[in-house]
Amino acid sequence: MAPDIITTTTTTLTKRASISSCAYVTFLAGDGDYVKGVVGLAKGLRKAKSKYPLVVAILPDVPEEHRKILVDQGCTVREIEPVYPPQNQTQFAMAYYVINYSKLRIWEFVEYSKMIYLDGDIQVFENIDHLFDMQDGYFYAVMDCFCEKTWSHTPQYKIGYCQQCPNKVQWHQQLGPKPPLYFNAGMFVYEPSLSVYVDLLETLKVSSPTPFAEQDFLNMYFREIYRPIPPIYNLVLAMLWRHPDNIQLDKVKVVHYCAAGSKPWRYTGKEENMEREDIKMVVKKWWDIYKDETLDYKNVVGHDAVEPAESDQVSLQPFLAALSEAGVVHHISAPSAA
Ligand SMILES: O=c1ccn([C@@H]2O[C@H](COP(=O)(O)OP(=O)(O)O[C@H]3O[C@H](CO)[C@H](O)[C@H](O)[C@H]3O)[C@@H](O)[C@H]2O)c(=O)[nH]1
Ligand SMILES: O[C@H]1[C@H](O)[C@@H](O)[C@H](O)[C@@H](O)[C@H]1O
Ligand SMILES: [Mn+2]
Repeated sequence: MAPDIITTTTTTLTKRASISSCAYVTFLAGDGDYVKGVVGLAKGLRKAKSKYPLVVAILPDVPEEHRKILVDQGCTVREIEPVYPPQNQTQFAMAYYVINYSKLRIWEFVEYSKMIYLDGDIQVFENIDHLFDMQDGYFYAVMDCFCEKTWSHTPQYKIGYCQQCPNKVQWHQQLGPKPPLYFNAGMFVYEPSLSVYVDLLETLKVSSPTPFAEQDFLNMYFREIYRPIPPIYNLVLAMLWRHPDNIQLDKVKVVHYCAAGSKPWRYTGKEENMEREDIKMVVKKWWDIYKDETLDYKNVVGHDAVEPAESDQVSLQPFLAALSEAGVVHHISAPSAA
């Protein structure tokens, strides 16, 4: 009898410990309007009944007023120091993205054992807490698309090759070996670690900045342990017109408003593709959450509505099985490579 009681207690404690050591994390820089994105995200996670907190890693230039808005929305605000790529080389990175190297600081958040990073221009429409249950030792993210003009500097774009439909235009062997799978770094599942953190920063010192800044860097650094997850976990909006056959919009849980002109808080509908009905619909869905006062932290504190609805408790099994069948995830149940 006694050993059973001990076992039960230990299991309960272990479960609780693992719940409290997971969190979502986003990044905020400057005094501009990205704070709206983060507020929207905090409310979206609440609407999806996520069990885990949202940590906001902020640069020192985020004004006091914006920090307060985030705290009032229930966010855990953590100031981080900026990270700059090696001096004199910054001209090789797109100026707009240089600031994103600072995202590497989130590996320092070791009070959490596992985190899901989400850009501030992302919205979570359905519960994705189950992603924390994926096997440790890997870096999980959604494969990017190479078809937009932002990719025009690359050989992929020049020959019309995209990993989303690798058979449409075959990779040209004259260009060298086929590039490894490349993820969009607006969303990823990772494990904070001080040794990885130190190594990331050391490696950065001897790396050249590249156009997609930390996104290229993370792709290079984690290429051996990268495992793709389905596009429903980070819908890069250009997929809707570049690869419509790969997307079932009604299944999408996470939308990334990264296409030019698609940030909901700046949306005018005038830029290319922005007049599409599906775009108007996802922009409206973002606004519906942002404006919904019932989702403000002050209006939900005290209500213990943190358990995900049963319908949200999606089993990973079907999609892991499908992926494995498609040959995308081979190592999901293999021992950790780390
Ligand atoms: O002035 C800014 C600019 C950016 N951000 C933060 O940085 C994130 C990344 O910027 P964008 O979302 O505008 O960038 P994209 O989605 O177009 O870029 C993609 O490529 C980038 C390359 O640096 C990053 O990897 C980014 O995470 C990835 O989604 C934002 O979401 C936001 O969280 C700010 O807070 N303030
Ligand atoms: O980081 C970039 C950025 O988000 C672009 O807007 C998008 O076209 C790319 O696919 C992505 O890699
Ligand atoms: Mn983004």
